[in-house]
Amino acid sequence: MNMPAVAPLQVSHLETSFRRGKQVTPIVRDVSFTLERGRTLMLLGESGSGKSVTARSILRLYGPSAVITGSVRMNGIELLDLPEGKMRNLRGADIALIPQDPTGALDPLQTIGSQIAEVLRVHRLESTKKAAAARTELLLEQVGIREPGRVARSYPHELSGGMRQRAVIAIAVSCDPQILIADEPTTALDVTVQAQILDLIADLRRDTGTAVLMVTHDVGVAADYGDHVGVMYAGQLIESGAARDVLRNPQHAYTAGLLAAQPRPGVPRGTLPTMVGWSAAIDGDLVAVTPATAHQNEQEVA
Ligand SMILES: Nc1ncnc2c1ncn2[C@@H]1O[C@H](COP(=O)(O)OP(=O)(O)OP(=O)(O)O)[C@@H](O)[C@H]1O
Repeated sequence: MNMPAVAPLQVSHLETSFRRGKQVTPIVRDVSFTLERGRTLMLLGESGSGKSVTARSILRLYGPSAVITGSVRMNGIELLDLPEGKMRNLRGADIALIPQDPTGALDPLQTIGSQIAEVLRVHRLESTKKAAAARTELLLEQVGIREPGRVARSYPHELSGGMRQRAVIAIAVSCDPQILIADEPTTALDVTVQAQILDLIADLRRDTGTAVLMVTHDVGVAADYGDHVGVMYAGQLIESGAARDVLRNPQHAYTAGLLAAQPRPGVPRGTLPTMVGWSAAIDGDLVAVTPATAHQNEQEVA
């Protein structure tokens, strides 16, 4: 992997809106962060806060209804200005996506092996069928699959959810990407295999030096697997920094509310502050809102 010393990804003032007829709805507003090589940045926030739209805007995965502005630089190259053809080459090869639902990401009519081999062929990593098959088995082994030959010959429906997600991760790492974007990669999986998949992504990051941007709504996942955390609320990054600082000593009242709302054994759930009227309050000074003010309109977390 060609790994330059500079941070592989710099996102500055990213804004994403969706057009519907004459109506334009802003979703992501003025988001900036840097993703460092070999590090995991967690985008943490409740449902609908704009985490996935932020992550997918980096890859320009939306059609013409999306208006994406600001700057997304990979090794200094502005991705928002790249022609679509170049962007297509870069997706998968330099920045790979691990989506929430492995079933939707795989073709039900093709074996796992042929889907991996197809990616290797498209990106010209292996020229012969035999070499592609051998590399496919190595990739399946790399993601912890013990019987790579059998799994390569299997169709997605013949595998468990965890095995399917391992296969999707094998596809994601097949081109040795500099950046892995994992969008809630364990949401669709049983609790028992969630930690295995998160451990696998952490191992791959450590072994390859790839940078990981992970979307999660789970504070525990952010704490256990994140080097850095960015907290999103209503399309904005309201607080970011080293995971231990943000999660142990949150500066923003919303982050404190999010931590208090996490279920813990034997402890009654806290409440999540309703953010009515917050946008104006946080535009000027991110830490200006006091918890007392923020909790004026509390809503029970279901
Ligand atoms: N393609 C789209 N067109 C229009 N609006 C969209 C589109 N994708 C997402 N949105 C809207 O953007 C908002 C943020 O969605 P996003 O998926 O980023 O949330 P999230 O923080 O990732 O939460 P979740 O975990 O529930 O997906 C939501 O209101 C959603 O309806």
